[in-house]
Amino acid sequence: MTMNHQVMPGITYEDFLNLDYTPADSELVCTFHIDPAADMDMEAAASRVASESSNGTWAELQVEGGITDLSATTFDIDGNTIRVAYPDELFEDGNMAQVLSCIAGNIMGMKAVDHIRLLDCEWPESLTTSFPGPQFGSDVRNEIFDAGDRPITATVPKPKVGLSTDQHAKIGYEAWLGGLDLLKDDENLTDQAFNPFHDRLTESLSYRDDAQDETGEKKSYLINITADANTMLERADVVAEQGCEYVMVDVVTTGWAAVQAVRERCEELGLAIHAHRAMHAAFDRLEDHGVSMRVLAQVTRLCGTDQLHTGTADLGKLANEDTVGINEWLYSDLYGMTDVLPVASGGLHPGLVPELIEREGTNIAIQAGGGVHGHPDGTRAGAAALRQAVDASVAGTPIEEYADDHPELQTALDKWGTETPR
Ligand SMILES: O=C(COP(=O)(O)O)[C@H](O)[C@H](O)COP(=O)(O)O
Ligand SMILES: [Mg+2]
Repeated sequence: MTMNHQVMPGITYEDFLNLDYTPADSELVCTFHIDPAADMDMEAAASRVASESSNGTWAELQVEGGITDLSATTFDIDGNTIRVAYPDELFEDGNMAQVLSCIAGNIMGMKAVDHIRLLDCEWPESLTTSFPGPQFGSDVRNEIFDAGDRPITATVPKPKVGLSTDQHAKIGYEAWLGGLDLLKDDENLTDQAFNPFHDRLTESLSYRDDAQDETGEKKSYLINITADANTMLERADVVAEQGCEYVMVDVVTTGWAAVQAVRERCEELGLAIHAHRAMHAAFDRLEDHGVSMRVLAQVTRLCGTDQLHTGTADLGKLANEDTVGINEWLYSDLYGMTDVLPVASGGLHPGLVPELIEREGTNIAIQAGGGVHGHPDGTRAGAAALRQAVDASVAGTPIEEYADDHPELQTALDKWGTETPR
């Protein structure tokens, strides 16, 4: 570890700025956008970011006897973009909660800045490899399914909540028969009285087995185990016992520490993890404040989920941040860490599939709720239309042409065209 300061025992926040500094390979480098408070210049605000997120505070400190120097260094200021290097020893290996309490902790509310956004992280090897990363990543397409080079497909029954267990499971059966790979729970469906978790698991898997027999294709189910960590672990055990391949977790609302606990158990159980990102926009939607989706995706990969929602490259109903760039990061080489399969979801329907694949490629999962169950001829036809759109796009056949002898796709195109919904 290279010590970059000799500031002890008197630490002031100016000690955290060194524009001649070159970060060591072992350091975590974070890029922030900051808007300094009215009474602060850029350099002062930039040093306060490094100070408050490492070992400094607003006051000058006197430390008797000296301590280990763990100061972060702001080493680059370019307009409102600053880069900060964090020494490796600042972090506890494999503890994402602790890492985020440094780099995205107090500084998010610090009055020295009007706004601050953590835009990107460059993760060093030793910190990165202290996390497990995903077990399967994009290999789920062929380790769990036999999808070849096509995207895998999923559907979430709608309405999100309120369907009985029987209604929900039958929708899954229809969707599987129509040609989709995965049934998916919605983010706010877990274990409510109208559709209890254990009943839903058992009934859905029974239909799943029937659908596999009838179609000759592998099918699976993304059941939402989101809860406190202990309950999630119990649910994961039952999911594995009953022969399902996946669990789904709302990673932002449940928290990274709980995700890490689930990841560890899923290694023992051989289960893949589907990460829904509900609430991510509370961190990433305002352009000049919070934590970018790019960083949330990085955190999710390190914590080890196999699939992650990353948006629709602006084709769907929800605001998206740089889906394509985030997906590229999720596939990128990271000291041998397994990649993550990006999930495109939110307002998708068959007519959007060719452009989606054009923008995102085929190494993705495509998930649609309304765009399947809103089909005029029902879920099975809607599922067939989505699968047909995927098959046509992968084969390079225009969907309008493919629809000539695929009536389900034709009906979907007649209804929704190729428009982006609101
Ligand atoms: O319920 C849906 C999609 O339903 P529908 O297909 O009816 O829009 C998902 O929760 C969103 O995809 C989340 O968004 P994101 O994937 O962007 O996190
Ligand atoms: Mg949803």
